[in-house]
Amino acid sequence: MESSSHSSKEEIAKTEEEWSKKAWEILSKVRENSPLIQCITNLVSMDLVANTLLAVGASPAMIISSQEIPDFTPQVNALYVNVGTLSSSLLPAINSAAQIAGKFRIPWVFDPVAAGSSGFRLRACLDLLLLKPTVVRGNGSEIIALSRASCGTTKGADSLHESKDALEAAKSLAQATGAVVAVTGAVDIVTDGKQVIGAHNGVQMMQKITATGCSVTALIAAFVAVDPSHPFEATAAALSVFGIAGELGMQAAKGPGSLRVNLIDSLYGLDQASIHHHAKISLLS
Ligand SMILES: Nc1ncnc2c1ncn2[C@@H]1O[C@H](COP(=O)(O)OP(=O)(O)OP(=O)(O)O)[C@@H](O)[C@H]1O
Ligand SMILES: Cc1ncsc1CCO
Ligand SMILES: [Mg+2]
Repeated sequence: MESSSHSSKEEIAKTEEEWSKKAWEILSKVRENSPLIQCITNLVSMDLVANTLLAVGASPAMIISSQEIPDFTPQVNALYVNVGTLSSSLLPAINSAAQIAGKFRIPWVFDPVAAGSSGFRLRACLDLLLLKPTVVRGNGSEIIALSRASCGTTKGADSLHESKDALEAAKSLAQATGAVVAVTGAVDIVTDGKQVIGAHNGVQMMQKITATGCSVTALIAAFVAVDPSHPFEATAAALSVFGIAGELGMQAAKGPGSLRVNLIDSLYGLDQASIHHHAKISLLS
């Protein structure tokens, strides 16, 4: 067991106003610094992930071959790993990139897509957790599957509501791994194992676009890249910013197709006033 890199003694934003300032600060830093984000993501999500990063001013690089990783990964500002279309040929590249990130103290962010769907995938995810991701972001089912497998929590899940179960699972997972853990859904939850933040932005229609989850995890990587000492705050800020872009994008959307386009446009054009007006982030405990 290990505590997260975030110290509980550090002052973190408390009011919604402080949070919206923080979110704007980090987004501005991404736009100014254009962090290089290596993305080893699934085949479905590559386009939306790269366009999400470009829309906020980050620089995406889909470099996924084992032959290139030893040269390339040490130069990146953050690594993003996603196991959505995992294969036995991709897994060594993922492991090698995560190991290099650890060695060079480069933040890395992990999206355990469908973690519990096969033994192969679950074992790969558990092995990756041992390489100490800075942040893990999944939906409720994924975080519950990982937490059960890595922390041995068997809590009679069927009798619990999923969001509550996912919160406890996220806390256990954060405590066991030292990662900041985020669970997305109607409310996005972020925890370092002690404190919990809720980000209440977003629209339900985002679930109807494939890879919005993958893309918000990439956005977390960009935010952590420019604020690596505060992964807890950076994660909450990224989730809120993506949710706000969804809300603004929805205003003129006719369905998932136009929302997908509008979401990218909204991320690109997001200004301080919109963040201030729409951000709904609060410390839950
Ligand atoms: N009911 C909802 N209301 C508002 N926002 C939502 C809702 N459900 C999901 N979202 C938002 O949609 C985005 C994707 O979250 P989701 O939990 O659907 O990810 P996911 O299941 O990993 O998706 P995928 O695997 O398709 O990438 C997040 O920004 C989240 O906040
Ligand atoms: C549909 C799908 N299948 C594997 S990954 C992916 C994208 C959403 O995670
Ligand atoms: Mg997902």
